[in-house]
Amino acid sequence: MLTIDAAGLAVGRGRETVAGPLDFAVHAGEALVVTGPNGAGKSTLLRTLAGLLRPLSGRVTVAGATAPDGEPAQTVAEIAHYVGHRNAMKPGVSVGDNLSFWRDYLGGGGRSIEAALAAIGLPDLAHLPFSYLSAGQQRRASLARLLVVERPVWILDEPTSALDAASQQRFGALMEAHLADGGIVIAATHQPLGMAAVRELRLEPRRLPAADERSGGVDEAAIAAAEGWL
Ligand SMILES: Nc1ncnc2c1ncn2[C@@H]1O[C@H](COP(=O)(O)OP(=O)(O)OP(=O)(O)O)[C@@H](O)[C@H]1O
Repeated sequence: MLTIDAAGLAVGRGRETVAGPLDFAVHAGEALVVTGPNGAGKSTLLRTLAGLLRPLSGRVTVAGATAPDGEPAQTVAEIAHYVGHRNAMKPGVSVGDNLSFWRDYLGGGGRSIEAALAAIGLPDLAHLPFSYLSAGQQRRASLARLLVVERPVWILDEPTSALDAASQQRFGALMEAHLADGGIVIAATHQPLGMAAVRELRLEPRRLPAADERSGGVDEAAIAAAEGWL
């Protein structure tokens, strides 16, 4: 069975621990919702699970999944979609071409772009530049990449921010369908996600050292810039 297992997982930025150590497991068909106040480390945890940051200690293992190359998956990143705070779509490029990029980059295998946009409630918008869309439409277009490429693990940072009530409900139903298909959803959120059964992982804030107490050698601005577009 598809399982993600985190053991003694500490996550952070540079060498500063932001959250953890954490122990949790998520199985096929389960949703894990990560909650906690601003700055508690929800995004940092999701980025670590998605393979964009290294764990500071501990480990994340995955079992029961096949990577796109047909071999058993070794990392969550190989079998996951990550949708961060930012939409990761190019503003001057059409919605359809943005989604084509993601389909090709992630290996394809899902619904057509038109079908994905229809399922997310955005029919007939594929030709428009991404920047022409409203904030909620942009968020939904970005979420459509979950449907254009089939991946069993969805790692989502505030997926329903900017969505109206009907769109939240529609996306809740898409997440439920993904779970019913044996997928996993791991989402950070400050608001209910419209799913019936979710488990909660609550992160509590830690005190970060003041700037003058921090260890040198880590260019935080460069890290932030490099991570920025996702
Ligand atoms: N690129 C970065 N470089 C250094 N520190 C960072 C970086 N991004 C976040 N942090 C710090 O890491 C801590 C956790 O931030 P994170 O974004 O993970 O919190 P969060 O729980 O997702 O917050 P929110 O609810 O506001 O989205 C914060 O203290 C933040 O200042």
